[in-house]
Amino acid sequence: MSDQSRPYRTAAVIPAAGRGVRLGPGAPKALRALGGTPMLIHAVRAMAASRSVSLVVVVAPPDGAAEVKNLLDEHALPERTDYLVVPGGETRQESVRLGLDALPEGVCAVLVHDAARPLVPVDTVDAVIEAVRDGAPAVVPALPLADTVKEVEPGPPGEPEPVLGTPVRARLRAVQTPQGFDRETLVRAHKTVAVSGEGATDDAGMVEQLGAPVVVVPGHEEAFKVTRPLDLVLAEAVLARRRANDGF
Ligand SMILES: Nc1ccn([C@@H]2O[C@H](COP(=O)(O)OP(=O)(O)OP(=O)(O)O)[C@@H](O)[C@H]2O)c(=O)n1
Ligand SMILES: C[C@](O)(CO)[C@H](O)COP(=O)(O)O
Repeated sequence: MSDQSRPYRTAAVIPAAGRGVRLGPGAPKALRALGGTPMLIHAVRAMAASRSVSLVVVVAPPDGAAEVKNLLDEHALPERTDYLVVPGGETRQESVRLGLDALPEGVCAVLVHDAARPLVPVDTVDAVIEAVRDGAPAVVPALPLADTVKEVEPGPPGEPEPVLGTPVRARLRAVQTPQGFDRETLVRAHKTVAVSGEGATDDAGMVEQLGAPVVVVPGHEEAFKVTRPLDLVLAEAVLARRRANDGF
């Protein structure tokens, strides 16, 4: 239940409206089980674990908002945090915009966090929030790459692709979520940045196109995105290890 009169400072928007095509057939990805609990609930708990987050806006699959509301009611979530559910859109970018539209007045800082990154540790969430509070308009958690990266001329699937170049790996980072923003900057990016081709694959990229500064803080190995079936196997293993360490 949401109390609109409360002075929210930091809110988290969780885009959860994707199908999860790369994960294979089944329910929408955010609703699939991880350790017996929907992935989305893990992601919501990860945001609410930060004492700075007073509102979580879940952007549900377009036909699944009622189901998501029921899920949030069923699962034990921190009382100090309020929850809103809005239906999502055709693309991640559209879903995030719909989540931003639902934010009440008084929110100054916004996290955008993929439901598909259920295991991000609270220290990573807090590091992002702290950098936004220190004045950065956009903050991205990211990790150095383990693999060398090639730029290629994409060809038909299965065909060899010509290599165009090898970016200097030391300058590359693999970007995670939650990404943190000054609210006004993120809303402006979503209103004004024209996205073409493959679209914006992350929100910070849209802020970059505004010309506003974006900074990187250390990400975490456990903040990986559940994209393909093997990622779910890894997520189950990480969760089992956490539960064993916590003694339950
Ligand atoms: N129309 C969409 C598409 C994606 N997302 C969300 O954006 C996050 C990151 O997207 P991704 O991992 O690509 O999820 P899917 O789009 O579900 O995956 P796929 O491309 O395999 O279908 C996910 O939490 C997903 O639910 C969303 O809210 N609305
Ligand atoms: C936002 C993101 O998780 C940062 O790595 C990523 O870009 C989402 O990409 P996807 O194409 O929606 O999987």
